[in-house]
This record gives sequence, structure tokens and C-alpha cells, in this order.
Amino acid sequence: MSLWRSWMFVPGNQEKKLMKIEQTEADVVICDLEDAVPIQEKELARMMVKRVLEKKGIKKIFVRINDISTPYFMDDIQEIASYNVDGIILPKTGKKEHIHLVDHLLGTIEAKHGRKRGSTLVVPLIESAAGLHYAFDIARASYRIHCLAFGSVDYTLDIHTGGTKEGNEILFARSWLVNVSRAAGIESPIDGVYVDIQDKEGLKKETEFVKQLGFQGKMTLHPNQNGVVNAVFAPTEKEIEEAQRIVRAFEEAVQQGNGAIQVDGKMVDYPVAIRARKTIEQAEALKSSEGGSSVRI
Ligand SMILES: CC(=O)SCCNC(=O)CCNC(=O)[C@H](O)C(C)(C)COP(=O)(O)OP(=O)(O)OC[C@H]1O[C@@H](n2cnc3c(N)ncnc32)[C@H](O)[C@@H]1OP(=O)(O)O
Ligand SMILES: O=C([O-])CC(=O)C(=O)O
Ligand SMILES: [Mg+2]
Repeated sequence: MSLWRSWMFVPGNQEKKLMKIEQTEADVVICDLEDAVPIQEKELARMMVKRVLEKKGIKKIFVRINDISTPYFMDDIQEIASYNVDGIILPKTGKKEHIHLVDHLLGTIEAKHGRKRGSTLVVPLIESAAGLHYAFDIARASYRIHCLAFGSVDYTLDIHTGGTKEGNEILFARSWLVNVSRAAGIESPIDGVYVDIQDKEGLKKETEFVKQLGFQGKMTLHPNQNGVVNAVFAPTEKEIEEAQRIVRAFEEAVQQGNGAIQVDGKMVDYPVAIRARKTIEQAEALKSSEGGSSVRI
């Protein structure tokens, strides 16, 4: 079970922001070499991100390299994957062949630099109509794929619309990504950024909504957004207590030959008990990874 809830972008050419990576609340930091970096600073950004990777601490670090069609892609992947990076975010992933190429290159780079084969994970960014159409094939294209991520800003540009707070225009894409991810047997997807960095209430509402759709995390833009996202994706005390009551009662019932019972006025059978067990496992894993401060009150 993955516990990576908030994935914060940091522009790869901004030293001041890069310096704060280890202190941030983000579960994962994404050092960006793509759209947050102007063309004339691409080389500089790559160099600065390599410096960050050289000094890597315990924080999970992914790097968003430039997409396959750009002149920066080959240098990005070769130089970044030679360091101890947790994974690569591949923007504008449109078909499974993009992943085959990345998978092949990562294999050779890992071998050349003495890194364990497969140690670099890949998160394809699905942000075009074609990418969404082929998302199932993309999700199955390599054992390196941790999960899919949704690039809603580029996606709405591609389908000739704009983003709204209600998000009706991207409901289909979000639901599709959840379904193809689970059909392909990979972790649930990561939702795109909430651009109104001042609006914490709106971010909370949107995060609750995508959690309910089946996402496991959300990308962020600003340090103030990580706490909101982390809290939404952590089970509440109430949810944990309810899950514990369900599991206890169900285990007893099964011992007595009963597979369907009533707990707190609601029917509980195997799938309900499995979900409750997952809630407990997630709470325990978060507690041990964060020293007990992870639950939402
Ligand atoms: C569609 C897409 O592709 S989205 C992905 C690409 N976009 C990005 O990567 C942008 C990431 N976000 C950012 O660069 C910034 O948050 C911005 C530009 C939106 C706002 O930045 P600022 O105007 O500096 O915000 P603000 O003044 O509120 O920042 C407060 C503090 O947090 C720091 N900070 C802000 N954003 C970040 C970040 N993403 N990572 C690390 N530190 C950050 C600032 O440096 C500042 O530090 P200080 O108090 O020591 O001076
Ligand atoms: O993936 C994200 O959230 C950012 C992005 O590139 C997009 O939305 O186009
Ligand atoms: Mg994009």
C-alpha cells in the first residue's frame, strides 16, 4: 500500500525553493525540469536538480523530465537516472511506446551506474485526449509504473476547454483513470494540481471529492497545500474506530459461521470488512511513518 499522498512540484531552476525540499510536509517532491522552467534555463535546472539528488536525504524525490518529443529528453533521462532518484514523471505520455522507450533507457542507465535494475519508478502523466484513450495500455507497459498521474491543466487545453472549480469537464477523465489503473493492477492514480493556492477550503473540497472517486493522492504547487492534502488522505479517528469495530465484530461472526452481520445499524460482509481492514492498515502505516501524527481529527 502506497502512502504517498501529496506530491509537490518545485521548479528545477529555483534554488531557494529547492533548498527547502527536506523540510516540506510533502510525501513526495517533484523537481520540475518541464513546464515550470523557461527554455533558456533548461540546462541550469538539470544541473541544479542533480545537485539536489547528490545530497538526497530521506525525502522521496521524483523528477519531471521533459517529454520525449523535446530536444531535452535524452539528456534529462541520462543525467537524472544516473543518480539515486526515486522516480521519473513522464509528461505528455500519449502511448505505450513512450513507456517502452523510457523503460529500456532506464535499464541501461541503471546498469551503467551500478543502480539496481528497476529501482527507478515511472509515473506517466496523462494530460492529453490520446493519453487518456490509451491509459490502460500505458499503465501495463512496464513493471516500473507506480501509478498514473492526471495533468488536468494540459488535458483541458487539449480537449479545448478550460478548468473550472466544479470540474465537470474532467469528471470523465478522472473516473476513467481510476478504473484503468485498477484494471491494469497498478496503484490508484494521483490527481492534478489545484491552481488557486490561496483557497485552502476549495483545495480541501476538491481533494475530498477525488479521494471519493478513488484517487490515492494529489499533486501540489505550494508548501501550504501539502497539509490539506495529507489530512484528507489520512483516515479520521472516527473512521479508524468504526473500522476497528467492524473488523472485531466480523471476525467473531465468521468464527460463529456468520458471513453477514449488522454493525452500528449497517450491514457488514466480506468486502465491507476488507475495506475496514485497509483503513486500519493505512492508519497504522501512516502512524509509524510520521510518528503518530497522521490521523485527521
Ligand atoms: C501545470 C503545471 O505544469 S503545474 C507544475 C509546474 N509548476 C510549478 O512547479 C510551480 C510550483 N509552485 C511555485 O513555483 C510557487 O508556489 C508559485 C510560483 C506558484 C508561488 O510562489 P511564491 O510567489 O514564492 O509563493 P509564496 O510567496 O506564497 O511562498 C511562500 C514561501 O514558500 C516557498 N515556496 C513556494 N512554493 C514553493 C514550492 N513549490 N516549493 C518549495 N518552496 C516553495 C517560497 O519560496 C516562499 O519561501 P520564503 O517564505 O522562504 O520566501
Ligand atoms: O500534472 C499536473 O498537475 C500539472 C500539469 O502538468 C498539468 O496539469 O498539465
Ligand atoms: Mg502539463
